[in-house]
Amino acid sequence: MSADAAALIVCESLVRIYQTGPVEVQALQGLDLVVDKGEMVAVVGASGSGKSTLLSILAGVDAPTAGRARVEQWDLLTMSRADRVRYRRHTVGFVRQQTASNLIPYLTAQQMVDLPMTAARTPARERRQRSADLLEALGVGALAGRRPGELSGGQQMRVAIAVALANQPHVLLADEPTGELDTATSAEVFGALRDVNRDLGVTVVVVTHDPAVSGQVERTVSIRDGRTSSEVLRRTATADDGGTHVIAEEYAVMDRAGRIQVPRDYREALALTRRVRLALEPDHITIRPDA
Ligand SMILES: Nc1ncnc2c1ncn2[C@@H]1O[C@H](COP(=O)(O)OP(=O)(O)OP(=O)(O)O)[C@@H](O)[C@H]1O
Repeated sequence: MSADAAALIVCESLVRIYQTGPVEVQALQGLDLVVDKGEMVAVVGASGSGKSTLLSILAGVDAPTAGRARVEQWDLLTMSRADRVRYRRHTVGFVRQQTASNLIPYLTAQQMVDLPMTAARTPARERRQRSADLLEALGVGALAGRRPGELSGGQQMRVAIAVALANQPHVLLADEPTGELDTATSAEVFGALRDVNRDLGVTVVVVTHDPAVSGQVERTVSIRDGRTSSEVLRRTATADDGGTHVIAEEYAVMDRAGRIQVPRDYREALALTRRVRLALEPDHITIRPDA
């Protein structure tokens, strides 16, 4: 793991199998993911590809079946029950898929942000200050006395993000935070996540279906059939005339054993099936049909 020593999140050949009666579902089938400290990464993929499973594992809510998963110093496969509680309380903040499941209907926004800090035995004065600061930072400072039913969907999501950040976690995990919102509100909530990443230095992993959202982060990881299949990296380039534009480049992800997934449209275009010919050239590798 030496090359990944600086990484905050490292998943290697991660497997999660759900067993319901005689039926086995392989939700993750050897997923690889490395996220560096301070990064903001979008995770995309078709419904059922394993995105929520990955996030639940990183959140310490679900445990992997096999492989490796490390967040900071925590090994998510072997950690004790007591460590798991500490991990969930202090290392990661988790915003769940349904907005409502993050909030408690009879508590005000301020009381909800206060709750995780109370569990962590934070002194009252610090709790008051921090919940006010967090709600303010997320643009809902004026709504601190309102209950979830008195907030719009976008405001509820901002409060949920503030709750997730209450104990100053280093990692924020958000599962489809904009899934139930209209386009404009979704852009606002996503902007709030980017502010959290930039201003508070929190590493953010966000699952999304929304291509407009994933187009706004520097790195998008695609999951297909429970594996990481490709990554898109975006960077801003400056042209000769001084204007800037964003360049997006797609990369296939190679695991430690050297396996990569050839995209379906490439396979179909050249009728690549079970066997292919590989040839090593001075600076690249070619893949040809076996004909
Ligand atoms: N608790 C569970 N028990 C059994 N199977 C499960 C469980 N949770 C998820 N699965 C299955 O694992 C696979 C991956 O599910 P997951 O929810 O991680 O996908 P997803 O990419 O997040 O999908 P969506 O975008 O629809 O939320 C699916 O086939 C799903 O049916």
